[in-house]
Parts: sequence; C-alpha cells; structure tokens
Amino acid sequence: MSLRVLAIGKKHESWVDEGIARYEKRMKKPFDLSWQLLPHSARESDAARTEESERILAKVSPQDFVILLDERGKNIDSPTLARTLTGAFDAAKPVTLIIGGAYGVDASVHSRANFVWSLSKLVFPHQLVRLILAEQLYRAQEIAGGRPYHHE
Ligand SMILES: C[S@@+](CC[C@H](N)C(=O)[O-])C[C@H]1O[C@@H](n2cnc3c(N)ncnc32)[C@H](O)[C@@H]1O
Repeated sequence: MSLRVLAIGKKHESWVDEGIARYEKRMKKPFDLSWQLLPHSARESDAARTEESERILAKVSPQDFVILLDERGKNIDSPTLARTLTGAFDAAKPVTLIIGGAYGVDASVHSRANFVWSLSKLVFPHQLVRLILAEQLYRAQEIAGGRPYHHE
C-alpha cells in the first residue's frame, strides 16, 4: 500500500517545502507520502495539457486508485477523504493523487481517475495545492487512527 502524489512542476518552493515537511514527519505507513514530480511542457495551452497528461498517465499503473485534483470535481469532507483512502488501502490498491499543470489535465486523465476531488471552486496555484494536500492527508491519517486532531 502506498500514497503517492504525481504532480506536474518543479521541486517544492522553500515556503511550501517547510510546510509539507511539518506534516510529512508526522505521517506513517500507509499514510507516508512520496512525491513524483514531472516536468512541465514547454508548449502552451491545449498542447501543454495533452503532453503533460501523457506524462502523467505513463506513470499510472493499472492497479492504482487514482484521485485527480481538479476544481471542477466533487467537494468532500475530511472524514470522507479518510474513508476513501482507507478503503483503497483495504483493497490493497496503491493510491495516486494527481496535480495538474498550469492548464490542468485533459479528458484522458479524467477518464482514468477513480475520483475527481475539488478542494474548492477557487483555483489555487499548484504549489499551494501540494501544501493543502499534505495537511489533508495528515488529517485523514489522524481521523483514520481515531486521534483528536480533527474536530467537527
Ligand atoms: C493552476 S491549477 C490549473 C487550473 C486550470 N484552470 C485547470 O484547468 O485545471 C494547477 C492544478 O492545481 C490543482 N488545483 C488547483 N485548484 C484546485 C482546487 N480548487 N481543487 C483541486 N485541485 C486544484 C489541479 O490539479 C490543477 O490541475
């Protein structure tokens, strides 16, 4: 069982890196995170979206439970996220979360996704999405473990 974030873009910026490290150091299997960062396309718009989507799908395995982050997806609460992740772990499915590039991802990635998750209708920069995601995954771990980090 594993929890991997597949993201278009360069390494975490320093202000993001510090925040992510804060949560990562408190995470344990199967909630420990790995990051796979893929280069963004040198092209523009539709061409960039297509190229980056191909790069993403090349890294996805058939057995992966894929969660695509997209502002047009479904809003869920944190306990639902915790149940979704533990459900995948219980089914022995590696979880892959996808963060797109500046132009998002194309229909091929949407088709492959088992779940499309919106953090908000607001569009966030991808570096900030990484940080929010790290905190939400840590929160999911704490909910799944029955610890009092999360309060309704
Ligand atoms: C700068 S955004 C790209 C936004 C672009 N409008 C699009 O078509 O996706 C880069 C990536 O951050 C993630 N993202 C940004 N805002 C989000 C939100 N509110 N909920 C979920 N993911 C988000 C998505 O994975 C998106 O592909």
